[in-house]
Amino acid sequence: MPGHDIPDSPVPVMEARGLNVFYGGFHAVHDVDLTFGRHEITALIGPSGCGKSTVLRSLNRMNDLVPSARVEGQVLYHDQDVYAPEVDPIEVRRHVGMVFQKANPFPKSIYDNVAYGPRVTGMKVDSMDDHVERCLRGAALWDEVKDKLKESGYSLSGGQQQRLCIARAIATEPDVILMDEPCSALDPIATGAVEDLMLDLRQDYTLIIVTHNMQQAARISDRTAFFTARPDETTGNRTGLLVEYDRTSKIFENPSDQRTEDYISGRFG
Ligand SMILES: Nc1ncnc2c1ncn2[C@@H]1O[C@H](COP(=O)(O)OP(=O)(O)OP(=O)(O)O)[C@@H](O)[C@H]1O
Repeated sequence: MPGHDIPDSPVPVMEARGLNVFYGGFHAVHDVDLTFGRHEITALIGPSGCGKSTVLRSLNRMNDLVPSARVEGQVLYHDQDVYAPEVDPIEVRRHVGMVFQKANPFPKSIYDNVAYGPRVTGMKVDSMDDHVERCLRGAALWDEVKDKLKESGYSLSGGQQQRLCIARAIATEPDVILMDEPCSALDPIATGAVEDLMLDLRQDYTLIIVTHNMQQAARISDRTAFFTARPDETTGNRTGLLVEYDRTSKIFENPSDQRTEDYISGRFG
């Protein structure tokens, strides 16, 4: 288990309060309450279709890009509701960055992948060269790319591309980074590098990750939220709900809910 001291209750950076998400008439996620702690790694785990990615995407309004998606309840970022009418979703995503399952560098140079966000958001940096270097160092990629910054991001290996995406995510100086199965397309060595990076990033950022890999959740996360999907008796539609949220060690060693126990021990899901 990660040797990271965390307080009994998370110091809130983001909170979901009574979060419900619908796709058209389909109720995908039911009434989620979660507090994401400052400088902690929170893992969202559970069987396929239980709404982990939906919850994650609600946190920085990525679901706005899905026309049928509708959110009820609140998502607070430092006590501010990110869904309040006056809030600009682009601004939310600057503070709450995202890294996807499949590395998706822009068709640009390594340098420009990192410089892109600061440029388009008009961020003031003293020297873009220094900023790009700092972000690539922050993503543990600098030594591997410092002599080929003008080469395409596509010229990198899958694991390097994912670290480039992490460098790109931190370039706009977010304080929360959402990661949706960031290692699922990587081999064990690249996965190890990204996991080490996540543990380093925790010193400066709050991380929230969706993972199917329970060993990964156990290895790197401080707290774990376990979700399941409950079929509606009449329609048979499966709505995701939060079963249990606690310290990762508690969830994996002594969960309070039988459904968590069954999932962790491989009896279900
Ligand atoms: N864009 C969408 N339009 C309609 N339904 C969607 C959309 N995205 C997800 N859903 C549905 O919402 C439910 C939750 O999906 P979600 O991807 O959030 O679950 P998940 O727990 O992340 O699953 P997985 O582990 O398989 O990635 C599923 O029933 C899914 O089919």
